[in-house]
Amino acid sequence: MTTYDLIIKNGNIVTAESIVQGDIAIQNGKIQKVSIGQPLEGSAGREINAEGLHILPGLIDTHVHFNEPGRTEWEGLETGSRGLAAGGVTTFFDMPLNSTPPTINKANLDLKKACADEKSIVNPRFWGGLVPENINDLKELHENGVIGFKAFMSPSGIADFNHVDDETIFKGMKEIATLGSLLAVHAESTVICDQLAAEKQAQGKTTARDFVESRPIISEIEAVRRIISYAEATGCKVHVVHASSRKVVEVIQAAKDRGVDITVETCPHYLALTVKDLEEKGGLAKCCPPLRDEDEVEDLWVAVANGEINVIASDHSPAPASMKTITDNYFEGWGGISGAQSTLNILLTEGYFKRNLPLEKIVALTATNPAKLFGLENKGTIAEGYDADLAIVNLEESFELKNEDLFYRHQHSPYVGMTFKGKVQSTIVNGEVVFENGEITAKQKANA
Ligand SMILES: NC(=O)N[C@H]1NC(=O)NC1=O
Ligand SMILES: [Zn+2]
Ligand SMILES: [Zn+2]
Repeated sequence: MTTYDLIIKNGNIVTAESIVQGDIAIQNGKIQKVSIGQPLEGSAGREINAEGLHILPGLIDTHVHFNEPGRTEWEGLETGSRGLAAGGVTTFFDMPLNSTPPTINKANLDLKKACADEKSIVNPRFWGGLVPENINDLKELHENGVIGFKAFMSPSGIADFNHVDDETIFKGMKEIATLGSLLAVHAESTVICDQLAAEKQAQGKTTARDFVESRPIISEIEAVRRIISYAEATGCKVHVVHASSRKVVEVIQAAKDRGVDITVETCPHYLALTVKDLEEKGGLAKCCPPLRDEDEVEDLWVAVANGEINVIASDHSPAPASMKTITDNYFEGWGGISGAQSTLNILLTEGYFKRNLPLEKIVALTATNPAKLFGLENKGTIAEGYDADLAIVNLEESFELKNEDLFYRHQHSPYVGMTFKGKVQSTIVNGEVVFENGEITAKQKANA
């Protein structure tokens, strides 16, 4: 009789295509066997009874800022990866900022890799940066395995990560196209946002609404149209991160329709929170692009349901509470949402339960599409030969998110106080149960 490391029995196995009941056998970190319609033969060191539970491919969060090395007091690989594990996320792509030094050359990438090797309990991958100073480093970063390159079209808020001017965009995209890599962009117009922000502040207008109005949807659209033009001029593949509105998505869809190689991400906060939350929760709900009004949120769900969005990622960009406190000036305080632990909870509660978004689509947006888009072989679905990265979820269980449930460096989030339906019971990374019943169970990492 075959012996495995782990067998998961009778779960509802969810892929982007279907939901079927079956058994999964895991050996050496891989899914060795998936048995549908007949019980799996064999024994294992451990067996999990998943009767009544759903088994999803572990989420691939393509957009987090773990800030290590150099700014670990905001968030680190240990605490950040624990938060992910608790949320059913088994792989993350770390952004090239807000760590110091930022990931803009090989030496800096090596530093980050070493930290992740030592401290992360889920699979790490890394974005390289594109900044005006590093065109000559792109090739080496690519050769050392970065997922792609990330550029800011407006100031990043971080002094050592400059945003790109049009010259850098054009040069950089030519180079990235030659490498066969892709460019991810934070697309907001510096001209529009800076001028509106200056006008507002000169008039003493600093409410949440004023801040939101200083970064209007048209500013995203302007930057997206510009990057599309450069994509057409260079042949460089583009991925637009954190689109806050379907109006932005429509511009991208039109480009897709005429053959431009472009994809788009949105984030749970644009699907679950509105300007009203920014007014009520203050800095905890401040981000760029900012939260929008309720009608925009509903429209964005339509874009999700229609398959106009390629990826949903957290853009987890935390900071200490002192930097998230806004008393009356919303132009002050760090822009960035702390939320990576809650992505699946939001998609289940607000998507599956509230808006009938099929579980298969949630899997596609959070695992299968990211794996395909960014070339992660053997990840993103549940099938024989794939990595054993799984989230086991109880859809019947509801809970209210509390600060103390969060594994982040700073236990705050705009999602605290929300009641979620659907709870992650266990998370499995490369065959190892790293989170179970509210506890981190991963083998202790050095310094953890
Ligand atoms: N630097 C950084 O993390 N910025 C992120 N925060 C945010 O709200 N939007 C971003 O791009
Ligand atoms: Zn951004
Ligand atoms: Zn970001």
